[in-house]
Amino acid sequence: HSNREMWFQDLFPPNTCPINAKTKTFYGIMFDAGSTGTRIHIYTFVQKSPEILPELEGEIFESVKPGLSAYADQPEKGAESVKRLLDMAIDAVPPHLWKKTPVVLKATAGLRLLSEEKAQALLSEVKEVFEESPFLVPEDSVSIMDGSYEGILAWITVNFLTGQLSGQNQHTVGTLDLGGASTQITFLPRFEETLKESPTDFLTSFEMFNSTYKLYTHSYLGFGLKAARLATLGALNTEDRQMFRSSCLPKQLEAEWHFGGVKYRYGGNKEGETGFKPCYLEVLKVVKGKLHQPDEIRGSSFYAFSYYYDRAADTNLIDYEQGGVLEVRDFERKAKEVCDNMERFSSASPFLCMDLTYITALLKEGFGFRDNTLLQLTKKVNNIETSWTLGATFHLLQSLGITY
Ligand SMILES: Nc1ccn([C@@H]2O[C@H](COP(=O)(O)OP(=O)(O)O)[C@@H](O)[C@H]2O)c(=O)n1
Ligand SMILES: [Ca+2]
Repeated sequence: HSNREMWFQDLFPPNTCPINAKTKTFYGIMFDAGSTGTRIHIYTFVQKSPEILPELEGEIFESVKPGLSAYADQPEKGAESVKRLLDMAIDAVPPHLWKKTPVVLKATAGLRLLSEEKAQALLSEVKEVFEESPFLVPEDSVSIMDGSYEGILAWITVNFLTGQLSGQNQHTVGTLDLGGASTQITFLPRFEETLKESPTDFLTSFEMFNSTYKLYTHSYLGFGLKAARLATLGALNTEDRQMFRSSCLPKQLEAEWHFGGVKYRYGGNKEGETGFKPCYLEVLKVVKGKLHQPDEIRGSSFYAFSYYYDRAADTNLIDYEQGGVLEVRDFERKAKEVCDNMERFSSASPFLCMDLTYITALLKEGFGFRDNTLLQLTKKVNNIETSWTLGATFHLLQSLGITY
């Protein structure tokens, strides 16, 4: 909003400008290198006076596909996709603030699954792109993020945007993130039991906005939606490149799929069974007994985003723009409808039945949610993406002493 400032400055000499006299605008650039895409978030903050915390004014968001991990064997090309997004920031941030604007990229599950060597090659190419840009490049600006931070930072974002981290009555909400390669669950335990019964590495203390939060969080690597497809097909962690078949796919289907730089062949059960029942049994093998089930979440409601949101919107369970509130059983109802009528949904993704069935099994048998657990599906709050990137930007500005 530099235009607005200038508009005032034309009318008033610099020191008498009535509203913007002490107003300081600054920016933070955060890249989300996810397993299915790379995204840039350019946040604008306004500090109205030195005594009060700056306000988040807006966000510019753009994304590209595929994600960095698809360039495992061409790291320069991967870095190029980052550069194209970074060029947007050159236009968005006023030149006199470039040097003060930090730029950071954090990669998630896609890079966690690559070999150390391939991941490092990608990260160092990206680092070079950053170094060549006019922005502030902090130490450790390009890295793979720890899974526990991914959950915590998304929780911070959602609870900040919904106003739960300020004021007296804090009723924080738990968050569910379903990515391509990993999935996160995060909440603030209210019961002593939860603290006692959880594995210690599921509990993390985190300081933000002068408060300490002891959160329950875990990132399950390999339990993202796309990784779960491979696990269901039996194609995960095997060198075998046969045709993988599933009762969750349309009978006559035979196709190819690229994920994490690997090509897979998959198809339907030509002669065998298809539909919700056999599909659920297949998917159950992937989740049953694999996740920790904290008792206290069974009845509470959660914010859910990423693939929970996308698949709910794809099947008209929610409005794509508005989001909405669902019960866990709504996903099951929709999974049955799609899986038992695959021909009717054949114009959609061939994986729609498998995806909805996986989401159902993950929620019910994985985390142990009840059928009537409420899920608030949200993509944006006040026009800001519900992504871990905002929490990460707060943390970054805090560590650089810029603010927060
Ligand atoms: N800013 C963002 C980033 C991802 N997503 C969603 O996150 C899912 C993909 O997850 P991802 O590519 O970040 O994968 P992970 O690396 O998190 O496993 C898709 O459903 C995207 O639509 C989103 O809704 N908004
Ligand atoms: Ca993600």
